[in-house]
Amino acid sequence: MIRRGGIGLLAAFLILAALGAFSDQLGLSSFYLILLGSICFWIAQATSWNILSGYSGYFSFGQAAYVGVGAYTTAVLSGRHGVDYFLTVPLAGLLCGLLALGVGAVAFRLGSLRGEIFALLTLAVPFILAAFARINRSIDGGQGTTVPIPDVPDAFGGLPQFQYLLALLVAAVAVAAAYAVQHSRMGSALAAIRDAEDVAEVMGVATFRYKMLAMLLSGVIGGVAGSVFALQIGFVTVESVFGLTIPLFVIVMGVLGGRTHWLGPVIGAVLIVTLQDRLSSYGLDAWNSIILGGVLALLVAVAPDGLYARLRARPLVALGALVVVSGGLAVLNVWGDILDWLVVGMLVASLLAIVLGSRLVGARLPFGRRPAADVAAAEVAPDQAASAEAVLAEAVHAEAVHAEAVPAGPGTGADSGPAPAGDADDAEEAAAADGAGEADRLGPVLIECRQVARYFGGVHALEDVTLDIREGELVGLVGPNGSGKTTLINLLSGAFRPTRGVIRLDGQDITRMAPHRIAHVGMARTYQIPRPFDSMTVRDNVAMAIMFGREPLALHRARPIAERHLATVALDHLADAHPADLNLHQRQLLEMARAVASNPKVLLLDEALAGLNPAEVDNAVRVVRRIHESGITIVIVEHLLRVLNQLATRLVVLDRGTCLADGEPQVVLNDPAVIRAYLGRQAHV
Ligand SMILES: Nc1ncnc2c1ncn2[C@@H]1O[C@H](COP(=O)(O)OP(=O)(O)OP(=O)(O)O)[C@@H](O)[C@H]1O
Repeated sequence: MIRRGGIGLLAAFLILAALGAFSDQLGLSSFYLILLGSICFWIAQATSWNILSGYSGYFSFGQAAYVGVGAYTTAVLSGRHGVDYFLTVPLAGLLCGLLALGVGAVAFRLGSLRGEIFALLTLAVPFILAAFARINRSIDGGQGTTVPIPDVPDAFGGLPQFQYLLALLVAAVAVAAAYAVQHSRMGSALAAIRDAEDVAEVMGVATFRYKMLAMLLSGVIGGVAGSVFALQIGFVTVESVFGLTIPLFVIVMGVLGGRTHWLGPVIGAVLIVTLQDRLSSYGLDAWNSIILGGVLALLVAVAPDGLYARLRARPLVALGALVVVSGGLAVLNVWGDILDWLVVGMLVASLLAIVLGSRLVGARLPFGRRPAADVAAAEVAPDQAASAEAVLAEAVHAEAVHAEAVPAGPGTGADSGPAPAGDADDAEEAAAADGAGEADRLGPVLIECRQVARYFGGVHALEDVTLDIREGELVGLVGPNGSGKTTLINLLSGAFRPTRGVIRLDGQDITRMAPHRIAHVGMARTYQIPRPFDSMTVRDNVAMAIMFGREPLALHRARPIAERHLATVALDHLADAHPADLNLHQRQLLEMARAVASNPKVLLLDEALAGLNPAEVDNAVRVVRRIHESGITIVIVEHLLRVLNQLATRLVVLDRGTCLADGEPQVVLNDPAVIRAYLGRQAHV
């Protein structure tokens, strides 16, 4: 199925190609063809940058490396060795693709570099290559290299037409590639990487592979466009192709237009190149950077999400403004020429879209950003909850607290409110009765930990933990702060590797497996502080888990299933909302729905009840019970022992990285060693 965007892209390409092909008949001078060719070059470069940096969030300052290597491949091969120009174009793409893979391997495999470190690495690459070209006489030697004019087939008309049509073709292929990536599985993976890379990896996204693919695509497009650029400028110098202005321009274009959409860099390139041309034509070259920088600073300050989002929110207003302003100036014909009128029209349309569109873009978030108080609550809660005296006393004497907010038994609907006290009593009896037959219902061993240790420098977070978890269990993992619970969850999900020991999941050794492969074996997890993909809707957050889970589906097939998972946690009415619209409890539920959607054998819940009020705890516990009843084995880290006492089929207590107790909740909670671990140390401080 071809989408509307694809049809629009094809139509635009055909119209622009016709403009070049019939430029003589249309009276289009070489000036316009050169300007259009320049716009096409920048569209290709900005799109190349955006496929990596916009889509995946890996901000690169190294675009000049592709322009330089692409341009010099063509200049040296055709200018010094007489190689046919048309052969140098794919060679430039190939060389830049290999360069990109090399940089990617260093950044992602050797160092796992991110953020400013990745940006600095990419900045260093063109510097090194520029110096190499400057000192190497067979490349440049500081003299510059001439690009001979190729034999242009008659069908293309003159050289300006040929240069323009070639640049247009490269730009169209680049934009089509960006469009295809955005609407593919790879686009979803890159968006997840941008939002929360480690979460994406643990959820089943092969992050390294997708980042390398983005690097490769970015490099090939950048290199081919660099080769076309060499022909456009005719004489390649180190300064013209390896200069800092190239990365700065593509970043400005991407950020200005919008980094998360294929059309963003196109909008940015058209606006910046035409504006720059107009400033030059009025002799304002010296002011060029000041005016461009000022416009950029203004637009970025008021529309940080880029122009595309604003234009999309108010397309008719923007189009109307463009037509009225440009058309009005043309009719009045009191000043400038067609380019001036167009640039003024585009600027007015952009400003109007920003001012009017901001309300609509903001309105997408009806409840505002996640309240800071929620975050604070999530962070503070573990310490409060671990205040041992209170919680353990409650747990050991659980009978005395039945009346307080203990959830109803298995199968209660998620949309019902907190269970009445009487129901809670019944539920506990039912749970106790269930517990009796629990051992019979358990399946084979799913998780095996053998003498697992994990050290962080001198800190022994875990020491010789040996543990079996059987299919059908709901294991509560408890222990004082710093006892190693989260570290164990991180080791099981593959986020960390053990210093020593072996971990198996369903018989497979996962000790050194990549997290996304562990997810495919059947492990899913949630986080203590929820970590949704912020740029995606609630529905797509869950759909991602299905797309990259054990039985992967395409996005359009994953979405309806995602809605069913949302319904089981009573979040289906918020499917179109964004995570920022949800409160902490809803975000915790979203984490659970997302984890379950990957169809795991084992679900690891890291403090899924932290920071919730009693009614929310009840609801979350009901959801956990329902997930368990669906056949998923659960390991839950939780400080609320009275809740675990009734929810878990078994408790494992960690203390200072070792396994202190393991068994039925009531037995474990009455174990003197456990009581000492929680109360003793504090009591004797
Ligand atoms: N990435 C890390 N780097 C260094 N030390 C770490 C790291 N992760 C955990 N630790 C240390 O390992 C020990 C166990 O930490 P862990 O977070 O697993 O405990 P926890 O039982 O989950 O605690 P809490 O209940 O407070 O979440 C602590 O001393 C902690 O400081």
